[in-house]
Amino acid sequence: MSCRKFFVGGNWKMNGDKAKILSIMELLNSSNLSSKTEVVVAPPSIYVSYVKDHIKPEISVSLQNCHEATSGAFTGEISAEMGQDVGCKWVILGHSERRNVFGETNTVIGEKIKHVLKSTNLNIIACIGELLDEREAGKTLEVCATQMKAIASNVSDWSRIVIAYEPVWAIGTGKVATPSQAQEVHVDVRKWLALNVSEDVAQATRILYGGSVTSANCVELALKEDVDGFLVGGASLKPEFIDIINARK
Ligand SMILES: O=C(COP(=O)(O)O)NO
Repeated sequence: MSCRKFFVGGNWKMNGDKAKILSIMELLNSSNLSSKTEVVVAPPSIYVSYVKDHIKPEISVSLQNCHEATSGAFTGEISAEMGQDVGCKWVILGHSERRNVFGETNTVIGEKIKHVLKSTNLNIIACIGELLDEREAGKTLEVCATQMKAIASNVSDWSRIVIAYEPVWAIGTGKVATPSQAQEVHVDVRKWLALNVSEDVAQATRILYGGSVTSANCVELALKEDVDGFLVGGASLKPEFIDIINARK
């Protein structure tokens, strides 16, 4: 198995309230989590300080998104600097819901990546993934390569980047990619990194799988050499998140 540290992120999206979030934090705080796994949780931004104040320090807190500016007349937005100010260590950028629901382009995502790396100490979970019709048209690798190019052209420090491959057709659908499907794309993303950045970056960069990961499918997925962890949505607010964190004990 690779020397890359296993990584499990919980993307809580726009879900939860203080009571529900407290209950999952109490479970995480009281559970025996594998020391071989790096754990990050991404609450709704309004709860970031609450989570930071109640979660055990071994678990890092992430923003789910940020604006590409430090400050300004952007009503409703938050900056990466604000996340860092309240103790975040990570930010998710380019999630498919930001792309497909809110219209974020590869260009905007690239600008956000450049800004976060230049102006903060936050690490980035950078998301890629194809739509169902793109997969059915055999364009998965083409789409992911285009997204990777927009990410890579703005990265000044690869040690602060984790890539999350999240096929859109698997997100929230219960239709998880097979381990072979995930491994195939992860291998191609790693090859893309080797060709376009460097072999060292390709070997060091963690590539997560996201899309209907559960306690029932995580162990088989985690057995794949190039699956370095998960970015989990729905299951990350349930007790089974503990099993997913411990998928590669
Ligand atoms: O969007 C996801 C995955 O969501 P699900 O696990 O609910 O498919 N991660 O960022």
